Amino acid sequence: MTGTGTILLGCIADDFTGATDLASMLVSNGMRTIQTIGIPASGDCDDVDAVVIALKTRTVPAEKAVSQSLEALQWLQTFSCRQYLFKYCSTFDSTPAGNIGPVAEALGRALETEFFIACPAFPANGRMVYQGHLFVGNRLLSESGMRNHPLTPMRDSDLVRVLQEQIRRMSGLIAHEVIAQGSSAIRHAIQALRREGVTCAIADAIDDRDLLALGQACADHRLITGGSGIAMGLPENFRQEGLLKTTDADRMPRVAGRRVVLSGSASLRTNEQVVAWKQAGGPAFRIDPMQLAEGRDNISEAVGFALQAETPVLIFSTPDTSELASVQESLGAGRAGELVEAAMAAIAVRLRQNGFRNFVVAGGETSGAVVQALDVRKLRIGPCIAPGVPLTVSVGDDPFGLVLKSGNFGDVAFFSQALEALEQGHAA
Ligand SMILES: Nc1ncnc2c1ncn2[C@@H]1O[C@H](COP(=O)(O)OP(=O)(O)OP(=O)(O)O)[C@@H](O)[C@H]1O
Ligand SMILES: O=C(O)[C@@H](O)C(=O)CO
Repeated sequence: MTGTGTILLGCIADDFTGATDLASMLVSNGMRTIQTIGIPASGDCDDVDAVVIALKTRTVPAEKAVSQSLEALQWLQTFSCRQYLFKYCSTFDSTPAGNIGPVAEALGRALETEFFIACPAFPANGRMVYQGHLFVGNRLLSESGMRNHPLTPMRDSDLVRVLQEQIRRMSGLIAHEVIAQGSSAIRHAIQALRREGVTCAIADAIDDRDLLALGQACADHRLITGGSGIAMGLPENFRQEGLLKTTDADRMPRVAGRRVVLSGSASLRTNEQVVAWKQAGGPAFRIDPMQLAEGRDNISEAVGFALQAETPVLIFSTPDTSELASVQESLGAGRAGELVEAAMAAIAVRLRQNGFRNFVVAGGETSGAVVQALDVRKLRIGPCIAPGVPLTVSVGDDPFGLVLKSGNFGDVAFFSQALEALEQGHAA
């Protein structure tokens, strides 16, 4: 297949809201960006500077993650991208089997590049890398909530060691003393590492200045890997070459129609957002997986609740920690998750049939389920509402306004901020 249009930066993300996070970073820095849900069937990418392909490869077996990522790369290569980026989580979510290392290595091989950096830092959301160790806020990764993640428990904060366990190449470190000296020092350090046989290096970054210096230093790298933060400095490289001319990359139409918040996220931060919404008197309906399992029609009840309300409502399943443990013990984590995801997807479809066109969705898996049910294939990315969470509009004849939030992103008042942004067609 040969694509039409040109793409400067071709990106592959290992999960859904992670892709939106990256796309938002690119748009905020002046690149017109489309996010696709999976590998697109069509080959047109006109009026776009960057494409982010959202895969769901974070926790699938490593061989599957590698083959899907290579397929995504092949699609992007039809547009002869200048540079490629592999986006993973800012908390480096992975197991010793992968998938960050194996996918990055496979992409590197396919692109015939001998070296890549790995940098998950995203200081705006409290993810910093120092001496190769990842911090979440003021805690080491291994002492953060990620320690007990059900699928990818992160119990070692030393990313050089974590990465080395996943790859065949030799991993190294570009330490903060070098990063702080700027891009030319970083380039020299990379050359020195390469002479020692190091083929991929964790890069320290504790603030945006570090990320900008890294971006500049990696202008000629075929492949870059990291969280969305690592993309911060890349648009400027294209601008310097005269390849980026747009000044309104985040221009976005407003979508008319009713609004709703759907929260199937089980994250701590989403919990706080649900509490804040209710404390502020926002109308809320709770979806209960135990009731769903007993066959109660929570779906019609939630839809009825939303239809009768005069203002946007929150429909949530977000449990507190003890509720989650007890539901998962009764139903199993997989079944509980499936029930809730299917319910949220069905509610979105029923609301669409009743004039709802704007959806705020909390949770990566939940967002995937809702977007799939609404048959959304591509998103145009607009202005940023909170770090990592942009306003988006689906591409197609019957567009939806969508805000897709990773569990731990956004401040406590996020739901009202997102609804307001959908109403205005731009972020406050
Ligand atoms: N009350 C509940 N009981 C059990 N499982 C639930 C409940 N509410 C939601 N879930 C499930 O928990 C999972 C939450 O994952 P999801 O990715 O949507 O959000 P998240 O936990 O915030 O993660 P992320 O940080 O990736 O966004 C989903 O599978 C969802 O269906
Ligand atoms: O990098 C992050 O933290 C997010 O974009 C993400 O990937 C959450 O799943």
